[in-house]
Amino acid sequence: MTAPLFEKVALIGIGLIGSSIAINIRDRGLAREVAVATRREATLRRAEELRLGTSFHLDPAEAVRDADLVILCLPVGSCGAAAAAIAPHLKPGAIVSDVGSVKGAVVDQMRPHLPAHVHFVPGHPIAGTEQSGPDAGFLELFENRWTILTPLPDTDEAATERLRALWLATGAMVEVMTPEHHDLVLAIVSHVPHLIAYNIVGTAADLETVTQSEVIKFSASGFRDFTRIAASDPTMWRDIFLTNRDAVLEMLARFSEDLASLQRAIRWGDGDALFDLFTRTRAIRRSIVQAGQDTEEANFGRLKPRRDPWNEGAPGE
Ligand SMILES: NC(=O)C1=CN([C@@H]2O[C@H](COP(=O)(O)OP(=O)(O)OC[C@H]3O[C@@H](n4cnc5c(N)ncnc54)[C@H](O)[C@@H]3O)[C@@H](O)[C@H]2O)C=CC1
Ligand SMILES: O=C(O)C(=O)Cc1ccc(O)cc1
Repeated sequence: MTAPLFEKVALIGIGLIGSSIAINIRDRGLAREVAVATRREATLRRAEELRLGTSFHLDPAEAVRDADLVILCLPVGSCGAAAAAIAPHLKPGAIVSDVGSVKGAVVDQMRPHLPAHVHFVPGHPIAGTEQSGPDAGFLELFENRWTILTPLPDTDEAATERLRALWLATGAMVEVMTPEHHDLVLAIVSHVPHLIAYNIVGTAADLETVTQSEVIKFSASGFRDFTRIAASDPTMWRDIFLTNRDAVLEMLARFSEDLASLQRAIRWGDGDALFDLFTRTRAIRRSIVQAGQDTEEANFGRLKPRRDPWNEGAPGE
């Protein structure tokens, strides 16, 4: 148990990320009080049943009163309105943060509302699942995962360090960068991959020559992985694509070019081009596993070394 880092934390929104933060604060003793605010009565009651806070509010303005740290755990598109609602009630010196998957738009939407006497340190835990709601949270979600903080040039460094300490206490690793750089990086490693998953599952569902039940029955594990990702929250992902528009379009343009060259390689039977790309991508996967960023795979590898029959010589060779 760590000494409390904050007296009072307010969590606005208590879905997967909000509830995982709440469980970390409660189980690791990171704050004395946690005020939970959400707009729906039923969600609030569920959060109370799950003991995710010490006080529960339908009005976010009430929750942030006297809080040293306020974290918006809302879909990106709702952060501006929430900032406007809480702004007049924030304690001088409070740290205001968020967990949104896009940072430039969150800064643009929230900053105009926030008073000069608070410290704004936007954040993004690169950790999640396809689940949502207050029941989805769990203690280990942030362990060995990166959280990115995007303080503004005029943000007080001490505030960034206090927030870094909270994320480190959840088991996360923390890196600081600009909102613009964050949005470019996340466009390629998270946003475009989700779009590809939504697209391929949609394409499979719309085929006339392959039935829905065949898609379900014969889906190989690669396609199943896509369906898991394509089950992610529609509101959250709609907001991500609408607010990280430029970076996503830029990465999609590059992706489409590369896809066209793969199409060409298949059409012209250019096996070397395919083999070279697949060799490079396999090395990337291996370096992710080696860095311990995919613990499931790392554990699997330790327990049961993978055989690759195509690369093993014939017996006796
Ligand atoms: N789900 C994931 O894997 C990850 C999500 N994020 C980001 O975290 C944020 C929250 O995501 P989750 O916790 O997954 O979402 P969630 O859907 O599980 O929870 C969202 C919460 O916000 C509330 N809410 C929704 N719309 C609202 C509105 N207009 N006004 C007030 N409250 C509203 C909901 O009642 C719920 O309490 C999003 O910005 C998302 O981009 C960041 C990392 C991972
Ligand atoms: O479930 C998955 O595979 C994810 O990729 C989770 C995720 C979703 C959104 C984020 O901003 C960060 C992580």
